[in-house]
Order: sequence, then C-alpha cells, then structure tokens
Amino acid sequence: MFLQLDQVSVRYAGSARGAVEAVSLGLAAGQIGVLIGPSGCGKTSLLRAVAGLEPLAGGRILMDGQVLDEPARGVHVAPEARRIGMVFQDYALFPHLSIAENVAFGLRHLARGERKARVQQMLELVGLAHAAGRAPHQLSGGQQQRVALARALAPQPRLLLLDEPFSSLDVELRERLTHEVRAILKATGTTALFVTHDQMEAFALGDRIGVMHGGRLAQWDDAYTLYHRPATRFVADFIGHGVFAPARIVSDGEGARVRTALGELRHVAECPLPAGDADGACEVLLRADDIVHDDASPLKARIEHKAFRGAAFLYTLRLASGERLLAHVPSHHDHEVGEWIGIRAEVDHVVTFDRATAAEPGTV
Ligand SMILES: Nc1ncnc2c1ncn2[C@@H]1O[C@H](COP(=O)(O)OP(=O)(O)OP(=O)(O)O)[C@@H](O)[C@H]1O
Repeated sequence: MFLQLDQVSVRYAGSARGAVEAVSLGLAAGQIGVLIGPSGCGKTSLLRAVAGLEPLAGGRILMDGQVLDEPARGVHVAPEARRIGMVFQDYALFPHLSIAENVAFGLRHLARGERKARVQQMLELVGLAHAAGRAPHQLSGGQQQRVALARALAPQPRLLLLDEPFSSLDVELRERLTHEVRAILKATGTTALFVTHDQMEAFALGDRIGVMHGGRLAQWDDAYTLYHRPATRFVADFIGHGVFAPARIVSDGEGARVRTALGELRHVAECPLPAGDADGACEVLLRADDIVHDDASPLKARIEHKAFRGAAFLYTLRLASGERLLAHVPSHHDHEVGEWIGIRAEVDHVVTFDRATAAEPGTV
C-alpha cells in the first residue's frame, strides 16, 4: 500500500477519549480514499495526523514504505518534509497575488522557465489558463477552488489531502466539481484522501470509502460493498435510506431464508448471517430501493410521509402490522399521504443484524 495507517490514534490534551482510535487503512498508489461520518467523528483529526499536523498517541503512518510517524520509536517527519499537498474548504488563496502567482507559490525551488511552464500546465489542467492574470476575488467560488487544487498539485505532492473542499459551494457546482476533480486526480495519477460529510460526494469520488464513528473506522471498502454489505448497523444506518425490520432466519432443506412481514427473502448467501437467537430472530436491513411500488401486489402499505427527490419520491410507509418502511418510488407515481399502495420487496442483498440491543458491537 502506498499510504498505510496502522492502529493510528490521536488524543487531544484534556480529553479522556481519543479523537481517533486505532484506525487502520491502506490506499494504493493513484487511489482516492474518502472519509465520511457524522460531525466530530474524527475525520479532520485523522487527515491532520497524516499531514503531520497532529502528533500520534499511538500507531504508525507509512507512505511509500517510509515511516512518517511512529511515536513508539520516536519517529515524526515534519509536515513540510512529507511532500503532502492540502486543499481546504475555504479556498485559502492569497488575495493580493494573481491566480498564476498563487499557483507558483510552492514552486520557488524551480528555475523561472520551468516554474512558468508548470503554472501554465496546472492552470490548463483545471481549465483556468485564461484567468492566469486575474485576482482571486474576480473568480467564482468553484473557480477559486480549482485554483486551490492547481496550487496544491503544482509541487507534485506524493499525496493530496482535501478537507471538505466543496462544502461552501452550491449543490450543482459541487456535483460538477466533484467529477472534474476526480478526473484531474486520475489524469495526474495522484493518490488522495478526502474528508466529506456528503455521501453522494463520497460515492462519486472514492475508490475506497471509510465510515468513521466515534473516532473509529467502522468500515473501509469500495462504495458498492459499503452500500450492499455494510459491516455494522451504524454503517447500514448512515449510508442510504432504510429501516431495520424484525425478521427471522429459517433454514431447512431449501436453504437459508429470512422471513419478514414482506414475505421470505432469499439471496442471503453473500452476506454472513448473525448468530442470532436459537430461534433465528434477527433484524433485516430494508433499503428504500428494496421496496418496489406494485399495484398488483396483495401487500399494502399506507403512505405516512413523502419527500420529493427529483426522479423519485421517498415515501415513508406503514404496514397494517405497524411496521415502518421507506421506499423510493418513481416520481410519476404521485400518491397522496394517507393512501394505501401495493408494495413488494425486491432485495438483492439481504443484510441481517442481531436484534437491536442498546449498543452495537464494535462501535462506541
Ligand atoms: N484542537 C482540538 N482540541 C481538542 N479537541 C479537539 C480539537 N480538534 C478536534 N477536537 C475534538 O476531537 C473530536 C474529533 O474532531 P474532528 O474535527 O476530527 O471531527 P470531524 O469528524 O472532522 O468533525 P466535522 O465533520 O464536524 O468537521 C471532536 O470531539 C472534537 O471536539
């Protein structure tokens, strides 16, 4: 792995609990990793630790085989010696310097001609060659953030760290820039680690996504696995829309199935089933896209709430038995709150958990 974190912990003075607790992850060269999780879960602290800006309380960080931090052996490579680039939320361009001068800022070690060529190349990469002579305030927020990216990439860092780089931009621009930035990072073969709290951004950007919770890394996987095979109840709850419904695992001559209020679910082979009770009691994750609106279905649910999501409605439904469900329904099926609609479950990945207890194993 190009970037390797082993059991990394960060603890702030005066705080009983670690901001980051024993996090291990690996990122191959050229891969993009994304850390997501609720506010205060330790994403920024972990990113700052990789940058060398926070000392480790334990564990070690390696990049390209070199130990950057290992407190047990007294190793700490200074931030400026790591060749790590950073991009933050608030552009942080120098207001009194032109766009070209901003990009040239970290290139003082290069000869003049080479520096000029690199600046030109970087500005072309982010599509802003025409703005080289302008001042930062003459550019839009999205353009300024592209300059910040060009400035961070110009010294050819070994790793790029980006902390919520799009969070001050509006949704549409954010989505476009997310794709652009991924394309730029891939074109330059840059290994990068992002922090975001936006799932869609994480899915669009990350080759590997880490969900953090209470300082710990709950799961580190590709987007597909994270969504379809969440390792913990917290991850299942945090990613996507869904509910945990009471269910029972039955196993006989026909193989294992999960019996729910929506009928029996098969396709359980991919996901490990919990040990469960002796009688197979468990909870099954039913995502909004597992519940299909079907007028012909004998199973009916009452619409309790609906939220317009563009192409689809997110319906909150209630079965006659009292169970609550969420369903994504194409928005041309515009039913009223209070109406009963036919539904059925179409679950390709059946994910079960032990029946809810106060605390989930493996999380804090
Ligand atoms: N400089 C600091 N001194 C003391 N405690 C800190 C410091 N910085 C962060 N913390 C605490 O460490 C924990 C993790 O904070 P961190 O900023 O890493 O979380 P985050 O996931 O990035 O949050 P957000 O999404 O809100 O930015 C929090 O409990 C926070 O209050």
